[in-house]
Amino acid sequence: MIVPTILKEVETVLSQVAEEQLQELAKELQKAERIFIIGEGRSGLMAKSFAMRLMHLGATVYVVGETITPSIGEGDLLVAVSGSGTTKSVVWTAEKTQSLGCTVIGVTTNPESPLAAASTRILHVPAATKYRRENELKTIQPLGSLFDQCVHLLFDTICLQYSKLSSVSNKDAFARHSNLE
Ligand SMILES: O=C([C@H](O)CO)[C@H](O)[C@H](O)COP(=O)(O)O
Repeated sequence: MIVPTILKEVETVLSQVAEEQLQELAKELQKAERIFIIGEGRSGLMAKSFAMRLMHLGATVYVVGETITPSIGEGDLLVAVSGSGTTKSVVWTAEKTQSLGCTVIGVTTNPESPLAAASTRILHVPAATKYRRENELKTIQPLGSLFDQCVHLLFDTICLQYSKLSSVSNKDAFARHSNLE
């Protein structure tokens, strides 16, 4: 049975992430002047869906690399998503952000990675990546699918906590949702 196995994999990962840690991250995001988000490939898609929902919740949020994204500055925060923690563009952006004195939240499976080293704090997601490194969780799914799924659920949990902290109702969020679709 495939679906129960996938659910079990996701549960194994998520049960290792403390909800208090997510609450801390929600508070940190709420404190930030503006939020910048980066990730490549499917990690980038998870990052973009997080950015979209944070926008619905009232945050000022930008995706790094998009045409209308401004320069990052004091009081701003970067969320950098990389399962491996080694993707060059993500690591470089985290290092540059750190050198500018801004907070970096690294989201990765690997607390020993270059991304973790360039982060102020990390959200450690103990899932599998495309590299299938020795100490990674075993998965039946290809590449970084387990990481992507877990990150998406963790980001949605943070969004829910953020909405409670900022008292944003579904009605408020819906009012910010695109009316050009
Ligand atoms: O798109 C991806 C690939 O399909 C693996 O699932 C990755 O997200 C992309 O290659 C970026 O890798 P990481 O930075 O290690 O997440």
